[in-house]
Amino acid sequence: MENHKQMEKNEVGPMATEAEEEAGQVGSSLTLERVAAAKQFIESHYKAQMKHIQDRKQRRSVLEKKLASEHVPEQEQIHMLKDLERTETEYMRLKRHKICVDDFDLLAIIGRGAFGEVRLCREKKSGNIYAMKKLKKSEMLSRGQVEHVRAERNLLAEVASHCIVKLYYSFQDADYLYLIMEYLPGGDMMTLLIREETLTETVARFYIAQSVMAIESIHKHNYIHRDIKPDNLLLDKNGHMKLSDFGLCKPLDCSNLSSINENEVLDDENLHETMDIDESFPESKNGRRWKSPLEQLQHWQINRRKLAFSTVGTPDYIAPEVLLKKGYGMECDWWSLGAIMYEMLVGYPPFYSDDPVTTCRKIVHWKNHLKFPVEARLTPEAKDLIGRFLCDVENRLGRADQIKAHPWFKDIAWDKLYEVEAAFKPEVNGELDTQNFMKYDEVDPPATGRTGSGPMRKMLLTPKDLSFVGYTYKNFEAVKGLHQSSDLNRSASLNRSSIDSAQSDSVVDYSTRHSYSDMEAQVLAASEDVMSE
Ligand SMILES: Nc1ncnc2c1ncn2[C@@H]1O[C@H](COP(=O)(O)OP(=O)(O)OP(=O)(O)O)[C@@H](O)[C@H]1O
Repeated sequence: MENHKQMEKNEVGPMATEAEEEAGQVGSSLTLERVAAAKQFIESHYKAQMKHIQDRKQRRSVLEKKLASEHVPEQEQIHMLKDLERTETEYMRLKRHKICVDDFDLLAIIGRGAFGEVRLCREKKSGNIYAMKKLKKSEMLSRGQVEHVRAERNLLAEVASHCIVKLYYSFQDADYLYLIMEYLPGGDMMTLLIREETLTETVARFYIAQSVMAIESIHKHNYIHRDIKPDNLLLDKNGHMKLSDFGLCKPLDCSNLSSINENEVLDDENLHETMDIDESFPESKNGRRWKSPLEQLQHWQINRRKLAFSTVGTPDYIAPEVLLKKGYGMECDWWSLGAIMYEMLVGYPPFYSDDPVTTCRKIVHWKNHLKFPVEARLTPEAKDLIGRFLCDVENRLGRADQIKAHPWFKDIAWDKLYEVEAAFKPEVNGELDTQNFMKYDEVDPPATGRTGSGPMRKMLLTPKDLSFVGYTYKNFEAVKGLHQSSDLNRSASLNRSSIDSAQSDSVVDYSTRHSYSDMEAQVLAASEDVMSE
C-alpha cells in the first residue's frame, strides 16, 4: 500500500520537493521499485517455466495413458504423440505473439463494475467469442487493488475447474489490464433473482450445490474469494453455474464502521427506526417503513442494480469477521453462501437495509437480525442449513464434505452435478446473444490503434507499469485453438482430455537471454517484460 502511494508520488514529479530531487531520493526509490519488480518478474518467470514443463509432461502422460487404455494400435499411437509434440512446439512459438486489444473485435458491453467493464468480443484470428474484462490501472493503484488483481489473474490461471470461469489470456497496455475469459451467456444470478424474485427449494438447491463445488475448488487451492455474491455467479448456455470475479473486492467505505464493534449494546428498536427510513416510501401509521416482507422485497429490487454498480458495492453477503477485520479464513465464503441461499428462498438478503453501514451493523449483530419471514415457508432443513452458514465462525460449517452431507442436499448426486440437466435453462440464441444481460451505453468509444508496443512504448514506462509486471498469460487451449490445422485436428479428441486435465499453462513473454547475475540485468528484465506486455 505504502509502496503504491510512493509510486504515485514519483509519477507526478512536481509533488517531490526540489531538495528531495537533489538528494536523488526520487531516483533511488524508483530504482528500488524497479528492483522489486524485477525480482517479482524473475520469480514468476521461473514459476511459469516450471509449470510449463510440468504441464507439458502431464499432457503427454495423460495422452499416453488414454491411448493405452483405448488399445489404439501402436503406429497410430506414435502418430498421435508426434501430433501432440508438434502442437506443443507450435504453442511455444505462438505464445511469443504479443497479444493486445487489437487482436479482438469489441462487441456489446455486458457488465460494468467498480473498476472497469466487461464486453463480448471476438478474436480476429480464430473467430472465437470471449468476454473481455478491462480494468483501469490508475483506479486499481489509487484504491490499493493491485494485489487483488494479481490474485484474480493467478487464481484464474492456476485453478482449472469446470466450476470456475475459464481464463484464456491476460495482458496489459499503458492504461488497462485485460482478462479474456470464456463468455457465459446465461447471465448472472443477480439478474435471475431480480427477475424471478424467489427460487423454489429445488432450483435453489441445485445452484447452492454448484456454488459449494465452486467454493470447494478454490479453497483446495488455498484461495479465499471473500466477495461471493449473486453478481459473481454466472450461468453458461445450459444453465450450469460458474464462479467469477476473484479478488476484486470493492473497498467498502468503512469510515463509518469504526464505531461498530461486536460488544456495543444496541437498542434494536432504535436501530430499526433509523435503519429503514426511505423517503420514497409512504409513511405508515406508526412511522415505520417496510411494513411487510413484500415491501422489503420491492425495496430491495429497486435498489439492487444501483448497489451493484456503485463504487461502494453491496456489503450484504460479507461475513461479520471480514467486516470487523478480526482476521478471517475460508469460512467467510460459506457465510456469503448462506446469505445468498437466504436471498434465493426469501427474496432479499438477510441483513438488507438501504444504507450499507446499517447493513454492516446488522451483519455484525446478526443474532438480533437473522429472522425468517413466515410467508417464505422454508423447510426446516433449509432453515437449519442457512443457520449453519450464518453463525459465528466457531460453529459454522467449514468443510465442503460436512456441507455436502447436510440433509438439505440429500438428493444431490455430487459427482454428476455438472452433467445433469440444470435446474434452470436460460434462453440463448447463438453465441453472440446478450439477451440475459442488461443493455449498457458506451461511455468511451472502444479505443482503436495499437497501444503498448513499439519504440514509443519505452517512453511510457512508468512506475505504474511496474506494479503489474508478470500479468501476461496465455492458456494452452486458447493458443492451440488459434492454430487448429486439419493435421492437428486428427488427434484433437484424444488430446482434449490431456489438455483439460492440465489445462492452464502460464506464459510470461520473455526470452531467457539475460544472465540474472547482476542487478542491472534484473531491472532490464523487468523493463522488457513491461514493454513486451
Ligand atoms: N465471463 C463472463 N461472461 C459473461 N458475463 C460476465 C463475465 N464476466 C463478467 N460478466 C458480467 O459482468 C458483470 C461484472 O463483472 P465482474 O463482477 O467480474 O466485474 P467487476 O468490475 O470485477 O465487478 P465488481 O464491481 O463486482 O468488482 C457480472 O456481474 C456479469 O454480469
